[in-house]
Amino acid sequence: MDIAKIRKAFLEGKPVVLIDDKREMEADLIFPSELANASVINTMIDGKGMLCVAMDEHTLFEKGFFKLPSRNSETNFFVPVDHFDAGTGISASDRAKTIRALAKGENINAFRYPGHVHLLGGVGLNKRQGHTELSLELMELCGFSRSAIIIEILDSHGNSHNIDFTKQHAKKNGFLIITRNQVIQEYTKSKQLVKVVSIASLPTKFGTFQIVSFDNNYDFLEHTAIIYGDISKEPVPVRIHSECLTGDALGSLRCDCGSQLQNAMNYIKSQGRGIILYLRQEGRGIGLRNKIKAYHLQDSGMDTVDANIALGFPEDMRDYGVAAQMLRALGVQRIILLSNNPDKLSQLKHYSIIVDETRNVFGEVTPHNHFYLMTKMEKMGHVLKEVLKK
Ligand SMILES: Nc1nc2c(ncn2[C@@H]2O[C@H](COP(=O)(O)OP(=O)(O)OP(=O)(O)O)[C@@H](O)[C@H]2O)c(=O)[nH]1
Ligand SMILES: [Mg+2]
Ligand SMILES: [Mg+2]
Ligand SMILES: [Zn+2]
Repeated sequence: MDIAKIRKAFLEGKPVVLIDDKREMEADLIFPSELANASVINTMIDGKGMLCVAMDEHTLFEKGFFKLPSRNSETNFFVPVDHFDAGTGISASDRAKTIRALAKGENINAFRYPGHVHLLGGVGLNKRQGHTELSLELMELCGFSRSAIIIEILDSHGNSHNIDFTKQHAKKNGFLIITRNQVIQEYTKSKQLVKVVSIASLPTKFGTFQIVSFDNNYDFLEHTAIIYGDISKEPVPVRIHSECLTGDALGSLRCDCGSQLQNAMNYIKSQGRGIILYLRQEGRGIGLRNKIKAYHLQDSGMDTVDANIALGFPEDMRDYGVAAQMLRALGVQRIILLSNNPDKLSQLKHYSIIVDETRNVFGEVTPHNHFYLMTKMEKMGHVLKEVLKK
């Protein structure tokens, strides 16, 4: 995502299209509130959605605006307003006047309500990844104040989920297109939300490691790391290991996780240094309860990818942004990745972790996990040929 290009587009009066292709399957036009003018507002209302201004929830409260009662915690609407100087409030120039006043930080006494500019309170991209929160981070990344004009793009039938239409709309108008993941990646690279909070000695049968706990304001989960030897010299051998209670703790033979974790610890010991990031990503991110549901489907022959999809999940829900944050909190930027999973490698690159090399770390192949591993190789591209050819 080219921040400079987006900033230039905004300064030239052009909104950008932000596609949320993970949560809502909707796209919004986004523009900085502080640059609002009649022609931009007129362009944006072409999107046909509802023109709103996103600001941080705490800022709206500080300025005296109040929340509207909402049944679900989804869209965080505050009272819609018009600036007292903004005529009838509905024209593009009236709404631009209201929006600039909001961006300037005027408090609720300068506005009448209900008005024509809908207010949305952002709760932080680490807590909610909606257009509201994404647009506020985009403003900050581009050097504008944290207030954004956002409006959904609807097609000629009024459908807001027509991503192809939004791409044509962008092309026809010369708007840049960015995605939710791109904003999250830039946000992850620019803000450090994970920090080391304590380290303790952990003698294990593979040698004595240091176990680390973190203050994690990135996804608030209790991920941990174990460190062996001196990790100040880079690149550092690193295993990013997703939690698998059945494999790691209960000796399950249905997968290769438990033996893979032990082999990784042994390998790191043999190298004299390294890190294992233990991520609370049970079930490739779907959780233990759903993994056991998936196992139940797999008991009647379904493979591990189809089982996830049959339960309504993607084949792999894991995001390794928090791994990049943890490595940066440990002062590590360049690593040797111990994994057979190409998705870990490609995601880490997006989060600016430099992977000098990838080394396989295999688990034990058993009659119980052979089909599972074959599926990961054939359907998810995992590099397992070496252990599966026998
Ligand atoms: N949904 C689902 N998850 C599984 C299944 N078997 C194991 N898992 C999960 O798969 C993940 C394996 O984690 P890792 O070993 O770190 O990652 P990987 O994708 O195997 O890639 P490697 O780095 O090569 O090991 C854990 O979250 C396990 O809970 C299964 O049948 N279904
Ligand atoms: Mg939205
Ligand atoms: Mg594995
Ligand atoms: Zn497992």
